[in-house]
Amino acid sequence: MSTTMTITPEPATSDGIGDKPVLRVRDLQVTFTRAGKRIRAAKGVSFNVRPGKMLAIIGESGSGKSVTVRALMGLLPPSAKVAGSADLDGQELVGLSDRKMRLVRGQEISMVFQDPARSLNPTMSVGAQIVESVRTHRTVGRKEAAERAIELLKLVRLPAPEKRFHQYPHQLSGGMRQRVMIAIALASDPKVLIADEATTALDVTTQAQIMELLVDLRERLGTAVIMISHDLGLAASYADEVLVMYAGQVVEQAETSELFANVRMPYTRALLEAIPQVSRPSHSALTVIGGHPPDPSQRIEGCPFRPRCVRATETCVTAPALLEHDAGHWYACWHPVTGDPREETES
Ligand SMILES: Nc1ncnc2c1ncn2[C@@H]1O[C@H](COP(=O)(O)OP(=O)(O)OP(=O)(O)O)[C@@H](O)[C@H]1O
Repeated sequence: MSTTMTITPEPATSDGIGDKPVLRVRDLQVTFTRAGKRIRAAKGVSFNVRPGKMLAIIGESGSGKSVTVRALMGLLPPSAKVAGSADLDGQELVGLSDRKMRLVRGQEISMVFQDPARSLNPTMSVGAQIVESVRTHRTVGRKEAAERAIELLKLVRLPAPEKRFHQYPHQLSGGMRQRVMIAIALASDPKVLIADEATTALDVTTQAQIMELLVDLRERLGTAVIMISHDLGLAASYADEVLVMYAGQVVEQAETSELFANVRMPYTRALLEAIPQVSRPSHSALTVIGGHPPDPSQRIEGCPFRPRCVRATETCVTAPALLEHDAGHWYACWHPVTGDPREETES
């Protein structure tokens, strides 16, 4: 049995989660060849993103989060082979020529990265950089583009936007620079905004402010947001839906409240237990997931989490399919966590 099942979650609920997806990713496969070895970085990834909703993609380092979204953006190196489908509002992204992808990127789908200091040009004022982005997407004069740039700075709630317009990146704090990056990403009114670890480099307070801004923007503009993070706590606080990746595969997916109320995958549970807790004495060891993720160049027999999983049995030698076990709650596990308090010490 294969673990690369295509899921087709199409819930229709009253809170709008069931709105027609703006992005439908189906059976996305990303493979690299390095030193003669095939590295399968994304194996049959499927998900939907809905307008005005935030999907969090979470998982340990190397689980395939960035590769998945970079495949959507056409930002992978030429050594990457991408297969499957990614339908952005009727436009197939997989297999698009570089020229067409450049038109879609930044226009229909935009991305904000972890390090705004590296993404911004230090020799240009922030205003000039936003104007440039506006004029890349719209045929407007300088004055109109500058007005739009100020509007965008207001949209991302940058304090004193008229003053900041003339400043250089080094004159802004990390949080302000990230707001500028978001303004640049929004210059074309994209349908989907991807935030790849966009708050990881920021202090906790600024991180919360940027996350609140993203939540606010998805509501106000109806933009779909994909947030990529190592941080389950951040996903729990801000996302509408959560998708958990492990070893290039989706292993659990549900609406945020359902996922955190009824975690089923032992891997997700282990990630949750790895979150530092304020109540824990500072000298106590944090729970970390024992072992390492599998080598992506090696063929995996059965469930990829099996070697690290306290619940694993002989059954797990056969790969569990990703299935919708409860309404809207998908997971790939033979021995899901049941929520029984007697299990509290496990995994
Ligand atoms: N250009 C590349 N060539 C070969 N392998 C790559 C390349 N880029 C990524 N990979 C491999 O693909 C796998 C998934 O990487 P990816 O960056 O998507 O993980 P991630 O979940 O985003 O991790 P992180 O949180 O550390 O960014 C990893 O094993 C990585 O080594």
